[in-house]
Amino acid sequence: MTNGSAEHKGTIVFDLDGTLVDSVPDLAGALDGLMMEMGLPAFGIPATRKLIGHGIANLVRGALTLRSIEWQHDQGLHAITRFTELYSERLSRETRPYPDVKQTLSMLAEDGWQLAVCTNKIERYAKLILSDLGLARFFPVIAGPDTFGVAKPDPRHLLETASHAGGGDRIIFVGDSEVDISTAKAAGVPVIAVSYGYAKTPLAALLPEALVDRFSDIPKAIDDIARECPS
Ligand SMILES: O=C(O)COP(=O)(O)O
Ligand SMILES: [Mg+2]
Repeated sequence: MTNGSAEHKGTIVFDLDGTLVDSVPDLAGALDGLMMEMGLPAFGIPATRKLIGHGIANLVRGALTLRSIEWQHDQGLHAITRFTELYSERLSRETRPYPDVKQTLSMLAEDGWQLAVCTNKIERYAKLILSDLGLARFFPVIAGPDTFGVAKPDPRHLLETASHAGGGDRIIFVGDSEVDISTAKAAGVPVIAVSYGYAKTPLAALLPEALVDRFSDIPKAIDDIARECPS
């Protein structure tokens, strides 16, 4: 879905995990499957949540470090490959959009915003999940770290995503984590932080342009930003 007949206002770029969808149950399922195969204790959902944000390789690396497994190249690569296989079997088994995501995206698209996704989840998996959950049609561009060969916090990941989506004078990023806010700051793009995702620290301290508790609060935050920072 693109911006239809309404005027093109600009591009809203969304993070995926912890912003559009709650993916931690399936990430935890895959991680605990890997731990079981390696004879290590499971993490469960709360501990897995803390490992999300920098992509699959870093999630696995962080998990092994927490289990005091010294990172050895071949064993590490094997663990990442195996995690990827386990995760591919359950991408959207329990993963669900947060409340009001679909209605709010519809409203923004009808209002003239181009929508895109910039995630550290690999592109193929991000597309499969969004498609399974009926959300892919909103996003002409869904960019993972493998799409342009750069990953958040590198600002090029966000800027390339926005420019492939049609760019426009105005870009706003919406994300849930420290990585998202630093990516936006490095790109010079205003950022709306959502408080319900997987951040490890209080996000207000990182000075996002807005901090919202619900996805349905995003249109108002966008209007406020558009009024306060005219492009
Ligand atoms: O896969 C991750 O670690 C994070 O994904 P996200 O960038 O969509 O939050
Ligand atoms: Mg996220």
